[in-house]
Amino acid sequence: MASFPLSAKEEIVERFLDAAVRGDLPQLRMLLTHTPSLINQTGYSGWTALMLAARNGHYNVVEALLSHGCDKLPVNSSLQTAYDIAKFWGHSHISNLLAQTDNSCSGVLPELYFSRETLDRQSDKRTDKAWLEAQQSDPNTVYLLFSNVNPMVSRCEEDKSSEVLDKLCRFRYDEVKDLIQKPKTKLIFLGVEKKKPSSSCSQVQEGSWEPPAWFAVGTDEDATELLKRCRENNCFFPESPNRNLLKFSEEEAGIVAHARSVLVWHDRYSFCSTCGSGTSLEEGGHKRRCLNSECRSLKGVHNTCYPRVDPVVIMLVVHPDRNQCLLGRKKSFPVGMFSCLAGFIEPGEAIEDAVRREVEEESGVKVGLVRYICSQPWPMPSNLMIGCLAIATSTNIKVDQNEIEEARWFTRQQIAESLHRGANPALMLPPSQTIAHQLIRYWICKNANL
Ligand SMILES: NC(=O)C1=CN([C@@H]2O[C@H](COP(=O)(O)OP(=O)(O)OC[C@H]3O[C@@H](n4cnc5c(N)ncnc54)[C@H](O)[C@@H]3O)[C@@H](O)[C@H]2O)C=CC1
Ligand SMILES: [Mg+2]
Ligand SMILES: [Mg+2]
Ligand SMILES: [Mg+2]
Ligand SMILES: [Zn+2]
Repeated sequence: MASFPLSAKEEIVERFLDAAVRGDLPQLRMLLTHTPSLINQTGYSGWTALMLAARNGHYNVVEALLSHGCDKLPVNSSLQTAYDIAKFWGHSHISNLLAQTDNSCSGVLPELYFSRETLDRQSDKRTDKAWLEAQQSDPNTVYLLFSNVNPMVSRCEEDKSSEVLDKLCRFRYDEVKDLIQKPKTKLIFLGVEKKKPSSSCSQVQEGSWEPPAWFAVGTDEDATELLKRCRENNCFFPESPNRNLLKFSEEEAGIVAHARSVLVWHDRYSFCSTCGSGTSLEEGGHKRRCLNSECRSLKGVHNTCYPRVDPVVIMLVVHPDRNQCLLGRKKSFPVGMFSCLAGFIEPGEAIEDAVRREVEEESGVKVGLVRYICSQPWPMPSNLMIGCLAIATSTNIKVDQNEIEEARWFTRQQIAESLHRGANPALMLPPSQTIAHQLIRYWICKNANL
């Protein structure tokens, strides 16, 4: 076979990959120091240096590549990750190393959107009225305004390449004092800031810095009037929440998840569900107390007095051949989009049983082994998404048309193409902020060897 001369770049990639094959750590380090961009370069059939080192059992090379921030997600043309390769060739010390380190490919998922605990909730302070009042009038306290349970946001225009599009509008006490004094306003104590300010901060030098408290303010005042309070002029309240709440930074998404779920609860549960009387707001907005002194809900602890969270199972069902997964679509999804099946857990039901029941109800497929993977708060309105992988024991699909429009088995190849090579008109996956996306990605990155 005729061989063509390699370009200088191809030659250096070849030398780098060759060093990984031979386990030549000094050479590999030297090349990386000179050309750091080599780290994730691929050669024949999409093999990276990490895959080649994993194939040949070079533990120290794998370790060095990981310490240089090597990406473990790529798959070769046979859809194997470095982890799959190490496992297949029996290098368990390497597959264990790849499974341990903190990167999405090894089975440790990235932090899920809406999950970050940006504030320290300080739940013990919710019953300390004097402390809460002092925080309310503190000039450093941060207030967020919610209209119709959606937060006031401003559009970020500085960085068009960033996924962060919206940021929460923050107010100070003087700007919202009149609002929070109105009897119908709901004031929710969200917590205090966790981060310490940098040492250059003048307040720290004075030794007086206290982490600011944050409150959410739920109001039914006219939205246009509320917007006039903001110093910025590109502010608005997102309308249809689902997609519009996926545009925050990780830090702010966590705050929105907490605040929105509590405010929706107040909005929908204004009356006592035990006797129907009016209720008052207590404990920094985390409790509603019945105003009828005879009410049973005042005797002992009643869960009806506290914000509700609805557990939902969401599962990626894996075919018995381990190389396909089951995805479904609702009529309301955008054209071409398929996602994991999901459903509310019913009273008296364990997570595993809810997974088996929902999958069978919606698709007719039977499920055996169920393994919990991760969870995500989903504040539309107040779900806790419990993410699982499940192994099917049957493969015939018969969809329940009331719940979903279509369900199909997709191959690893189809999923990987949609994930890695971008838009595939035949299969669009949900956005990366959803647990559905992360479960699918998890399965692709790690063989479904439960
Ligand atoms: N973050 C993510 O990736 C995803 C989130 N989800 C969320 O999961 C939730 C549940 O998924 P579905 O397939 O709709 O559930 P589902 O399959 O249980 O069907 C929904 C039906 O269940 C009944 N239901 C039982 N308990 C309910 C409750 N506490 N609240 C509302 N309806 C209840 C209602 O009749 C409703 O129409 C949805 O709210 C959806 O927003 C769904 C898929 C992906
Ligand atoms: Mg269902
Ligand atoms: Mg469902
Ligand atoms: Mg259901
Ligand atoms: Zn009552």
